[in-house]
Amino acid sequence: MKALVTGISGFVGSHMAEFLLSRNAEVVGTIRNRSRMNHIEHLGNKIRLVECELRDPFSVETLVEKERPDLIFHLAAQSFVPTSWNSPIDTIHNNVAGQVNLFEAIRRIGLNTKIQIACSSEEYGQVEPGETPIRETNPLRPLSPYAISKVAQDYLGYQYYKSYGLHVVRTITFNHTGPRRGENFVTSNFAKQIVDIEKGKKPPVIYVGNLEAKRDFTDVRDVVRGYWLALEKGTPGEAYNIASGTCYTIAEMLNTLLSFSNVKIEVKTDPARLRPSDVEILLGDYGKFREATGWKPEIPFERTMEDLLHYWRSQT
Ligand SMILES: Nc1nc2c(ncn2[C@@H]2O[C@H](COP(=O)(O)OP(=O)(O)O[C@H]3O[C@H](CO)[C@@H](O)[C@H](O)[C@@H]3O)[C@@H](O)[C@H]2O)c(=O)[nH]1
Repeated sequence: MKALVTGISGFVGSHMAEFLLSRNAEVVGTIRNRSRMNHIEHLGNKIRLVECELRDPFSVETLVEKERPDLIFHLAAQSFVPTSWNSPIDTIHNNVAGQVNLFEAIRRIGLNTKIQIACSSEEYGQVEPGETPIRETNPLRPLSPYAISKVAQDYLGYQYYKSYGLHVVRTITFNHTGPRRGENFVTSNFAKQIVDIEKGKKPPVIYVGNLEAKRDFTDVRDVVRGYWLALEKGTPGEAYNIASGTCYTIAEMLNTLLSFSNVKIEVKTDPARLRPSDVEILLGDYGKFREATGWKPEIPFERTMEDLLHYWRSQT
C-alpha cells in the first residue's frame, strides 16, 4: 500500500507519516525547496521525500505518474487564517490550484487512487445560535479568505467525484493541536510563551488576541487516525466532520495550559492579534463520521495541552 502525503514536513503531515508507518504503508511525501525538515528528521529513510511544487501542474503530473499512489493524504496548504488577510490571493491560489493540479493529474492518468482532502470547520464561519453542535448540513458562511479557499477545496472534491468519479473523501476538521503545532497557532503560541517565561527568556506577560472565541480541539494523533479511516471506510464524495464534540473558550484553553505550569503570568491583549472578523464558535458533531468509520476521539484535551507544553519545553 503506497501512501502519498502532501505537506509531509508540516505539523499534520509529520504525524500522518508516523501513523502510516505504524500501519506498514510505504510512505512518500512532497516537500518544497524551502520546506523545513525538523518535524520529519527523526523518520530518516523510513519515508521517501520528493520535491514537488503543487502549484505547478507539470510538477504534480510528473510526481503522480511516477509514484502512482494507492492513497493520497492532501495536507499541504496555507493553513494560518491571519496570513490569508495579508495575502488572500496567494492563500486561495496555493490551496485551490494545488488541489486542482492533483485531481487533474489523477484523472488524466486514470488512477483509482483514494484521496483525502483537508477541509476545515472554518468553512462554517458565522454559526447562528441553535446551530451547534454543527452538522455537515449546516450552511457555510465563511469569514476569511482562508475559509473561502477551503470551501473551494471542499466543493472541488464533491465536483470531481460527481463529474469524474474520483474517490475523494472530504474531511472537515475542527481545530487540532498537539506536539509540533506551529507557533503561530493559538495553542502553541500560548504554550511557547509560557515555556519562554518558565525558562526566564521573557518577562511574565503573555500576549493574547480574542479570548472569547470558542473552539473544538482534537488531538492531531486522533485526527490522522481519522484520515486513515476516512479512506478505509468513508464514502467517496461525502463530507465528514472530525471534531471532539466539546468546545472551550480560548481563555479556558489558556487556563488549562497554565494549570500545568508554576509561573505567575499577567495576561495582556495585543491589538495586532485581533482579526478583521473572527469565527465566534466552532463546536462539531462528529456523529456522521463515527457512524461511517467507528472513529471517536481518544486523547483527552488536558493530555494534549500537557504534551504541547512538554514539546515546547524540549525545544531549545
Ligand atoms: N493565532 C492566535 N489566535 C489567537 C490568539 N489569541 C486569541 N486567538 C484566537 O484563537 C482562535 C484560534 O486561532 P488559531 O489557533 O489561529 O486557529 P483558527 O483560526 O481557529 O484556525 C485553525 O483551525 C481551523 C479549523 O477550524 C484550521 O482549518 C486552520 O488551519 C487552523 O488550524 C481564534 O479565535 C483566534 O482569534 C493569538 O495570540 N494567536
